[in-house]
Amino acid sequence: MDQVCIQIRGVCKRYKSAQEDSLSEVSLDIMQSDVFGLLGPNGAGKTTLISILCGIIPVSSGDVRFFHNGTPYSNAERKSRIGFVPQEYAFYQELTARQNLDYFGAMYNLSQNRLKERREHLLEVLGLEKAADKKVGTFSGGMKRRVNLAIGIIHQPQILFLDEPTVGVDVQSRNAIIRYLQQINQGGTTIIYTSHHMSEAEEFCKNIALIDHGKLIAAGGLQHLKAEHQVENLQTLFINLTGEEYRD
Ligand SMILES: Nc1ncnc2c1ncn2[C@@H]1O[C@H](COP(=O)(O)OP(=O)(O)OP(=O)(O)O)[C@@H](O)[C@H]1O
Repeated sequence: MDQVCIQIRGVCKRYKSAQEDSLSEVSLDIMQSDVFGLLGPNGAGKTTLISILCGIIPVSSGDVRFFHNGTPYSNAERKSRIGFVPQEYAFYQELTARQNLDYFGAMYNLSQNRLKERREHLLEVLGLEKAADKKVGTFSGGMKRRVNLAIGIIHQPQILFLDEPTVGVDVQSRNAIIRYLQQINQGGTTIIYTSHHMSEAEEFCKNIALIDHGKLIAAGGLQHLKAEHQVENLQTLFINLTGEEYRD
């Protein structure tokens, strides 16, 4: 049976000095083992919501609760159970890929054996083995994205948040990243991801939420939403619900 893993209720966020809410009364359930797409135009509030869910910034009001197999757990426990792959590169350019993974693995208190096992596994499956001892600053964009991903999952989180994990990469790296994410999802990892690539999101996500101007405007199963709005693809659904005008 499907179990809720994140329950979001009435979440509002207004940044200090901001005149408007960046999130307004957002309520959502995210199910365990889902691939959940958080979609919306520029400035919609996607990064803000992910940052709240990862505990990086606080809510202004509202409530977020986490569960595993139906049992709630505390915010303190969240750190070891979730992984976060941010939009910006989160590694040290001057360190090698192997050194970066060692550094971030140590931050999660992985034992030496476990860290070595995870590090070598990720270097291999993400095609970074040959360059593992080169400084990450010298890597291509696609390789840097794959290092960013490896760091976010070094501790094998139950829930993985990814903020535009394939931005600026070539088709080969994009495929490698998506294939690997599908693989870990099949192993039970819940994936919550943002993207502006509608065709990628359509292929990848089971459920989606569409946010615009900080408000939830649609949520549910992708196939169900397409049928409900009588559209053939996610891009048309997105344009129909968010409009054509620029978001500056
Ligand atoms: N630290 C901050 N202080 C003030 N306002 C902020 C801050 N961070 C984001 N905002 C504002 O909150 C709103 C939502 O921004 P957010 O980055 O969450 O959107 P997004 O959907 O992730 O956009 P994008 O697709 O461009 O990454 C925007 O209006 C943005 O300007």
